[in-house]
Amino acid sequence: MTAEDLAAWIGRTERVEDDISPAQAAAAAAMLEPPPPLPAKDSALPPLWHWFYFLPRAPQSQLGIDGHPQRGGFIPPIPYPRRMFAGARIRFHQPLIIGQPAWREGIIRNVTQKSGRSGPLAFVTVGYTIYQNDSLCIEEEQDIVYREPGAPIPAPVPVDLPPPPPGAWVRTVTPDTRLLFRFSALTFNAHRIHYDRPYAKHEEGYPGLVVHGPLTAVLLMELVRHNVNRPIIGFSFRSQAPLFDLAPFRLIAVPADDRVELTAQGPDGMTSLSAVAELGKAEY
Ligand SMILES: C/C(=C\C(=O)SCCNC(=O)CCNC(=O)[C@H](O)C(C)(C)COP(=O)(O)OP(=O)(O)OC[C@H]1O[C@@H](n2cnc3c(N)ncnc32)[C@H](O)[C@@H]1OP(=O)(O)O)C(=O)O
Repeated sequence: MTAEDLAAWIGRTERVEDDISPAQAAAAAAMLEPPPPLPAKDSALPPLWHWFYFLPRAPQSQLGIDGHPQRGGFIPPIPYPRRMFAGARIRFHQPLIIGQPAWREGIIRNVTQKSGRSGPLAFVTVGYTIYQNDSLCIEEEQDIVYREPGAPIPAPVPVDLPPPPPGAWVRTVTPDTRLLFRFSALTFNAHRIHYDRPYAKHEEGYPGLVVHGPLTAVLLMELVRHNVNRPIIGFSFRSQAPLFDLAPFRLIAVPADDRVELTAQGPDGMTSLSAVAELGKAEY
């Protein structure tokens, strides 16, 4: 498959409809610590919780070996086997309202091939727009990366972490299998690197189960929501190195004027994911 062949996918679209069901929001709330207030029907869906809706609907027979829907439909047939979520950029225009129907339009915006330290990489940029009652609620761009098998990744060696910056909000997360399972279930994501340890280790070369990038992003967003009483108008993140279920990791949030700088720090002290939450004006 040449770069020109893959470029033929640019512009391909999909549309998914969903009810923003209170039951799904309640299940999402149960996964989080400290538990947020139970989101009620007709209230605003918290930021990033749209990932718990518009779930993939590929029949079982159309799943690939890694558990994702086979490529070549909406997602281009990238030949590299290892899929990861690399990052996203999101604008929140107005909140989705729980208990009302909504729809999401997806479009393949770009397919690029790059050479990384880990070997050849292919990035697929997917644009999403989410509407409810004919109003634009959320715009999102996701970067999905595919890479060649490469060498096995060693387990990170835990170190004594340095103190966080003054004024930072900090939380330590223990990414156990129950948390990873619940996030996979909430997002109907059958990617085996998150729950099938023999597959993650022996087929994809990870030292343990991989923590979903969007899970880490949701946990960072919850840290912001817990400490800030302002609307979130934007969020972006980039996953720089995988986190595993082998050791706790740390979430660090550093507030500035209209933004909060966010980091997920691995047990080895390295930045695994960096993110920024943009804050709107306070509501009175
Ligand atoms: C859900 C779900 C799956 C998951 O959640 S998987 C878990 C979350 N994701 C991760 O853990 C990914 C962590 N990141 C990595 O492992 C590495 O960053 C990655 C993606 C393998 C790339 O590492 P490399 O060392 O090979 O790459 P370089 O740093 O040398 O960069 C080469 C070029 O690529 C660009 N690039 C690198 N990382 C990203 C990124 N995260 N987002 C966008 N672009 C990236 C970098 O800028 C270089 O580009 P140039 O134009 O400068 O060449 C699920 O499957 O649904």
